[in-house]
Amino acid sequence: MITMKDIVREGYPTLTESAAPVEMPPNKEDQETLTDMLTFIQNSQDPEISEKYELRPGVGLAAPQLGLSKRMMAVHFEDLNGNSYSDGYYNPKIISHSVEQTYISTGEGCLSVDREVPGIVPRHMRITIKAINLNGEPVKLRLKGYAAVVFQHEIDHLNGIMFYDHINKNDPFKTPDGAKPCD
Ligand SMILES: O=CN(O)CCNC(=O)c1cccc(Cl)c1Cl
Ligand code: NI
Repeated sequence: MITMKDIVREGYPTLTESAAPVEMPPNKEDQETLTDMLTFIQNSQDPEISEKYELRPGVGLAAPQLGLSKRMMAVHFEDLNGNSYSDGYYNPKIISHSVEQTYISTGEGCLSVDREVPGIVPRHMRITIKAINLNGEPVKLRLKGYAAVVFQHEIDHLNGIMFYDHINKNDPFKTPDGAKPCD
């Protein structure tokens, strides 16, 4: 079972390097890891389990946060329109995105960052992603708003990018022209 001790923090090399594609079809070990990642996120949102194991809540997790430089991520959340997402993904790739941007009005957080980093994180409003899901099926996802933001946060981890890398250094709360909050 993954707990907070398994999550690497700022300064750990996998958080700032580009992760390697996962060999397809996935081997047993990678399948177990991705399944454990999804379970961790679900556990982190469960009042009893998260309290018992002192888990910080999250809506996604990327393998580099476990010190594994592999292009694997998992998400578990419901967006503000009631669409729920709960799956693991191998080798996700953003194949197109909108010019229009969005952001979460309260900013973003990260289990690999043990501090608050205030500021607006501009993201693409819409993205289209191709990936292989936990069951080994090729999927194409068209995401908008909050769901698009979460997936971009995770895919950034696979490219060694942290959410705060997107925050405007001169004016952290500057909203990008024309961008609307997704929450
Ligand atoms: O990489 C994943 N994490 O670090 C898990 C903890 N962060 C979150 O759940 C989180 C919080 C706010 C906004 C976004 Cl977009 C995300 Cl993803
Ligand atoms: Ni993160």
